[in-house]
Amino acid sequence: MKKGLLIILSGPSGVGKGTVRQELFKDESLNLAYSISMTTRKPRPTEKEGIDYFFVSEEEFKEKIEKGELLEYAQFVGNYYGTPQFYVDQLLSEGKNVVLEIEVQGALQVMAKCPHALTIFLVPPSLEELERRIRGRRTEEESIVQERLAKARKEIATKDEYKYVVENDDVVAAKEKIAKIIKENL
Ligand SMILES: Nc1nc2c(ncn2[C@@H]2O[C@H](COP(=O)(O)OP(=O)(O)O)[C@@H](O)[C@H]2O)c(=O)[nH]1
Ligand SMILES: Nc1ncnc2c1ncn2[C@@H]1O[C@H](COP(=O)(O)OP(=O)(O)O)[C@@H](O)[C@H]1O
Repeated sequence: MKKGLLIILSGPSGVGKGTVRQELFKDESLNLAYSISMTTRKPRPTEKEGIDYFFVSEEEFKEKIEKGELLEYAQFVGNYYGTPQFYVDQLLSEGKNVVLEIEVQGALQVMAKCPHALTIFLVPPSLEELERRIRGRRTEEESIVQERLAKARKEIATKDEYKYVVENDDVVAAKEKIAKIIKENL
């Protein structure tokens, strides 16, 4: 069976990665699978263990690093995030196109290991709109919002490391642009 495509979707916090991803996953013709990450961040009220993330302690996370079980990992605004290698390998060998929704430092690690990965960076229409979205979500307290916005400016400055930069102006339009890119790269 043909191995699936590895797809990295990055972009600043609040740009709409999760929202656009959900739209992409409705399109069965793309044959997508989501790589569920591991994190030390506390779950948000709507998040579910083993669906949005595997929520672990810092001790458990460090154990995974030591055992070499993560494809990549990074620290992001006070928490660790990483991709379990095992599921990615399994899904790719099943022919699935696997989506990693990860931040920039981790994406750079994957680009170095897997040069054929399809890399997409989602940008907001403006920084003001990004701020509106992240605040509108009401998931982070003010000090964390500020840190995430500062991080966002730095992350957007690295967008040219990615093969494709897509603006998330409208969710359906962004989904269509990404679906087209994926199909061109299959
Ligand atoms: N390197 C890396 N980044 C991740 C991983 N999982 C999530 N992230 C990124 O970590 C950042 C923070 O994620 P999160 O706290 O869920 O906030 P949100 O993206 O604003 O909903 C985002 O840029 C995610 O894409 C991972 O496994 N590895
Ligand atoms: N194109 C868009 N236009 C307006 N609001 C959006 C758009 N895409 C996402 N949003 C909203 O912005 C907020 C952040 O989206 P989310 O998917 O959680 O971002 P991320 O996963 O990148 O942190 C959510 O409240 C979401 O409904």
